[in-house]
Amino acid sequence: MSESDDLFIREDPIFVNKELLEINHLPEEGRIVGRDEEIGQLANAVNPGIFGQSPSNVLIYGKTGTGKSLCAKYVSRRLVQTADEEGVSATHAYVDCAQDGTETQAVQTIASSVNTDETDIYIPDKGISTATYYKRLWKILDAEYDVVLIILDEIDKLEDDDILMQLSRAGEAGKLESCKIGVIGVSNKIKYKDRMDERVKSSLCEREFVFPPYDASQLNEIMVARSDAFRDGVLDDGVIPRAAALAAREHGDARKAIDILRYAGEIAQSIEAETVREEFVTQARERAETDRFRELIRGSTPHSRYVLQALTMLSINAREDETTPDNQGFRTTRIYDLYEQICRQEGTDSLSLRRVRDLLKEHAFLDIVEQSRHSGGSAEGSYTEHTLLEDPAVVKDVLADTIE
Ligand SMILES: Nc1ncnc2c1ncn2[C@@H]1O[C@H](COP(=O)(O)OP(=O)(O)OP(=O)(O)O)[C@@H](O)[C@H]1O
Repeated sequence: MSESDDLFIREDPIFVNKELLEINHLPEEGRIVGRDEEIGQLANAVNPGIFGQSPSNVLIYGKTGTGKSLCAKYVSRRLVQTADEEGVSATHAYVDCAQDGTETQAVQTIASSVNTDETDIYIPDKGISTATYYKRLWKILDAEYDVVLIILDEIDKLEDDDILMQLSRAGEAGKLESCKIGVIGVSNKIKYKDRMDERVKSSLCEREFVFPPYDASQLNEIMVARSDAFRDGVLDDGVIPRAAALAAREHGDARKAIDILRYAGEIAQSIEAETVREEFVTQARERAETDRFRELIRGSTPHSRYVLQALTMLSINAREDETTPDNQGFRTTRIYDLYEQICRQEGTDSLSLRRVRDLLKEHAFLDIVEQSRHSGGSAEGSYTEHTLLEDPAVVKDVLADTIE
């Protein structure tokens, strides 16, 4: 190749503004579809903030990809703008508790996000005690702001409730002199609240909202609103409706829908197709599903994966058997037998039945598995069945990658 030949492609033939399909992209209002009511309710809950008064603490629930983080961030940003117009100094901080799950990490993230050059307060990455981080955080807030909104995303991933206690009671406990705090907790675990300390619950859950899943037409609209990510004429007509139909079937997840659209574009790119064709959508969906599941079990222990592998093998065998239903559930003891075999193959000691039961409970908490209680009549007593909620083929692939 001579120097004058192009080594690089100068123009992307498929995407013009791929950023619109990236996960962390925060769309402007015109591109937020079907959430007017939720945005209105959320705004109403934090409304006192624009007058410098305490915003209500809010907990938002809903399945994954239903726009919870998006709406929480959007309303917080708008509150800060409106407060500013009213002469009130407001700010917001965002904590991804999946990443900053310890009390220290979370308070450090909040403090460094609200800190300004004006304060002379230094927030190191590490090296000071949690109590010192708090002291510095309160100082910054009182010096700089009238109001702060703190979004705790994936709040169920926090190691404990300590930070919730601190934040929800900072005013009452006299930690803060003038600044008012509002906490917006976000979770896709509807059962999360049951685990919360009673005192925290009463102050943190002043208002609760549940975001419903999107239907196919809303998903369609969400994707159409971002179709300018692609070059004109590159996206075949059937692509968005097909991606919307698939994502709607799997609990109306907008993230999945957008991922499918992006992957379909990437498939077109990789095979140098001129347009994104409807047939790419199925493959894109598999990739989106695999990615999401890999993310879900990232960080899980080997035994937790062996247990899942046992249930997956049982589910795959059942699916091959025409006489059993696709969503066949299995008893703990049956899963345990197979789990023990897997441990032997892996050359490791198996855990007790009780521990395996706990691991299955954890999978149920992550919505990977569904548990149901059955009464086996007087001879058998009652027992639990576990059903795999994910596509067993996807789970098998991901586990094959993660179990060496
Ligand atoms: N109503 C909507 N209009 C436009 N885009 C949306 C809408 N809802 C969600 N999205 C997009 O879908 C993706 C996922 O949304 P978001 O992160 O808000 O979901 P979530 O409910 O917080 O999910 P999780 O519980 O998994 O964190 C984001 O890229 C977001 O921009």
